[in-house]
Amino acid sequence: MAGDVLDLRGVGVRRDGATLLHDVTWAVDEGDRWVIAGPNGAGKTTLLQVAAALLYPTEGAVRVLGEELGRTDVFELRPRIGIASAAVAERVPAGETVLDLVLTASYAILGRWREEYDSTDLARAAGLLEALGCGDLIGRRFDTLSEGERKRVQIARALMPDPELLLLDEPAAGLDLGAREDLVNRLGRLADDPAAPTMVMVTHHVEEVPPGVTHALLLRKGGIVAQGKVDEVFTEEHLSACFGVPLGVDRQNGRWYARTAR
Ligand SMILES: Nc1ncnc2c1ncn2[C@@H]1O[C@H](COP(=O)(O)OP(=O)(O)OP(=O)(O)O)[C@@H](O)[C@H]1O
Repeated sequence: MAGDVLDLRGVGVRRDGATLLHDVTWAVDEGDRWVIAGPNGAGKTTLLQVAAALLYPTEGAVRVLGEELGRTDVFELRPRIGIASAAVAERVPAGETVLDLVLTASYAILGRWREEYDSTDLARAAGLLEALGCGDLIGRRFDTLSEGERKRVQIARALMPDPELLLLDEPAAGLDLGAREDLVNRLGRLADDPAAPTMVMVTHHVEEVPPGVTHALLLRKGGIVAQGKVDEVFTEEHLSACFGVPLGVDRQNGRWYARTAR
């Protein structure tokens, strides 16, 4: 069904007199793997916040997992969505352990309090950390981790509630080359897994787009430049218009590369 996971119609977001998003109409179907790309300040994070039911639009209509924002209890909706973003990482309480950070995703909360977790929860958290290549970090404090370790732990947390929708905001930002490639390959395996949730990932760089991504949406100055099947969107014409520089684009082994045309 068109837009059964996300259905945005004529969405606009304004804050303090500034237009962050305008005229965004976008549909995401179950099983899709989307990437949202665009330059700094294009509105990517704002759009992801709307998709996460964390931000209400100023205008337009938004349905997330079939529920209309403004007419649904977002506290029931949010646990169905896994999100990894810098905004979430900044709100992790000081001293929180990696295990507790992953476990508390079951309740869509940050900071362990008095909730009860059983052995199934513990095994799932440990298994996800292992699958993301950070099983050995389970007892560490999140605030002592490197940037690359934090990114992987956050993705494990986002997957913990077995979400129907997985949102990743710049998962590879701040990673060194080896860590970026490791993460892109892991995300590629996740994208290829038919049991994995519908995915939407935000990035500035087409090099960070994992193989297996099916669709792309390009944003510039709060508006959509192009959207659709990834190979129809990641063209020299669309990427040049989106980033405001003439770009040459290559594709090799399912990965994308862009550089200024000479
Ligand atoms: N309260 C606000 N008042 C005015 N402008 C705002 C406000 N909040 C955000 N903005 C602006 O909205 C624009 C979109 O921000 P957003 O974080 O969504 O962009 P982005 O594409 O994720 O950027 P980046 O790639 O740099 O992270 C930015 O230019 C930002 O400065």
